[in-house]
Amino acid sequence: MKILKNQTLDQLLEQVDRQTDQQANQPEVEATVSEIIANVIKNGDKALKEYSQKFDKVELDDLRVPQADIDAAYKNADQDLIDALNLAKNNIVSYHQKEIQNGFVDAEQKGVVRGEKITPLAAVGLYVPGGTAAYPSSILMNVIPAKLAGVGKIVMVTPPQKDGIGQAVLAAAKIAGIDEIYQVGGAQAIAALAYGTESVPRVDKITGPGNIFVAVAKKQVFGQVDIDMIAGPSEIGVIADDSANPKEVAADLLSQAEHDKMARPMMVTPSEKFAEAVSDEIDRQVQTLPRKEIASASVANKGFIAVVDDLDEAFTVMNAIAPEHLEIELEDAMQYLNQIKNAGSVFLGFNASEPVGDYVAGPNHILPTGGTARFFSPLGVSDFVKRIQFVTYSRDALKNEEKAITTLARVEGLEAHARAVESRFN
Ligand SMILES: NC(=O)c1ccc[n+]([C@@H]2O[C@H](COP(=O)([O-])OP(=O)(O)OC[C@H]3O[C@@H](n4cnc5c(N)ncnc54)[C@H](O)[C@@H]3O)[C@@H](O)[C@H]2O)c1
Ligand SMILES: N[C@H](CO)Cc1c[nH]c[nH+]1
Ligand SMILES: [Zn+2]
Repeated sequence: MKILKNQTLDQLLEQVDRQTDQQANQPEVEATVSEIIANVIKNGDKALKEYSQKFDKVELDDLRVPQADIDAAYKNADQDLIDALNLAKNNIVSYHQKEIQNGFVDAEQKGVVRGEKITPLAAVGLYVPGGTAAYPSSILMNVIPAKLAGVGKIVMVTPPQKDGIGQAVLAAAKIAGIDEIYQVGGAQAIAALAYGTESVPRVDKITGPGNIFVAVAKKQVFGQVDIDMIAGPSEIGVIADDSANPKEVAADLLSQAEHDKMARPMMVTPSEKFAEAVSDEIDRQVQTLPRKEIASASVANKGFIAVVDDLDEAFTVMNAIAPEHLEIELEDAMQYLNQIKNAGSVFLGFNASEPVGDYVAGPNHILPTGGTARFFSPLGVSDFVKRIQFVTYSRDALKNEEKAITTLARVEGLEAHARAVESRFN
């Protein structure tokens, strides 16, 4: 993997920023996606089926996966898979239960009650990627927080496969408790969820990760529906020094590189020797991977190791990049938690290998990418609820505040506002 030495912070950030721009704003992708969305709005299921044929090479009669197929997949699945999914489910549930919000009611001022009511969304659409790999784990990550939030209707979409949706995906859907699944992927799936078609119901919010077409489509339908975040091609940033093991760090970097040709494996280290050892390990290990074509492309396109002066500079660089995953491969890693300002999910210490979080730890693996961890958070229970505010006033309490209200209303030139309150007393 490419090693960048003697770069100023600005040079390093310029390179990463440029990459971010390319990823997020590719004009051709934007144009393709808006054409797909317009076609789905106009032609509904017919457009979905045509795109499935074009992009996924699958001819479909029905978009909905029959319940019998979901039940059969669960029944016939390997026991090890069921056990692994159940272990992951339990850990994801126990983590996300702690995120549940209860709202509040206050009665601090005499005659006034104020509050906030946490209300689950009525219908959400969950995108489960399935282009170059099947992601049963992403089903659990998507569905569990939605269920804990109390969402009424959960619809899942995932790209069609030549031999039908994979058994592991359907078994995970069964374990997660979802039974409305549509086999449609990419931008067309996002359009279907946002606008509805004859088969696919319109929802209030779309969540879940996907490739660049999915990410751009979510951006384009935002406003018609809500979205969780831009969760695009995977990223891993590592801060490491000589105390880490180059073989393990290289393996962790490749774990994310194998997701996508556009995935970003990135490392910052104060040690040139360590940088070279990791780079050599990556070149060696990548050749042994079944998905070596994808992983090598990711390393070549987006990967880099930056050698910096010290650990403080390493944190400055990583905070500016705001990676989806951040591994701290340093002794006593917990002590650095306060230095981390921007990252989706942080893995502290030599044993917290990123795939622990992808599968079983419990925190969500649907995370912001492309620098958006500066302002987006991981998917969680709060994504599936909205807040409704309420107030009630006694007549005396209203009288007490009448003057303030009418003064502000008249300063804003809004006479009807003032008179609405005065009408209670005249
Ligand atoms: N950030 C996260 O939390 C997170 C989690 C899991 C996975 N991921 C990412 O999700 C992504 C999954 O990507 P994927 O491709 O495997 O599956 P995907 O389901 O996201 O995309 C597949 C779909 O892309 C569409 N498509 C493919 N080529 C197209 C083209 N030329 N024009 C228009 N549409 C086209 C097709 O409709 C296809 O069904 C990866 O980038 C992975 O890194 C991210
Ligand atoms: N690392 C991915 C998020 O970027 C999530 C995932 C699913 N399966 C394996 N990994
Ligand atoms: Zn992963």
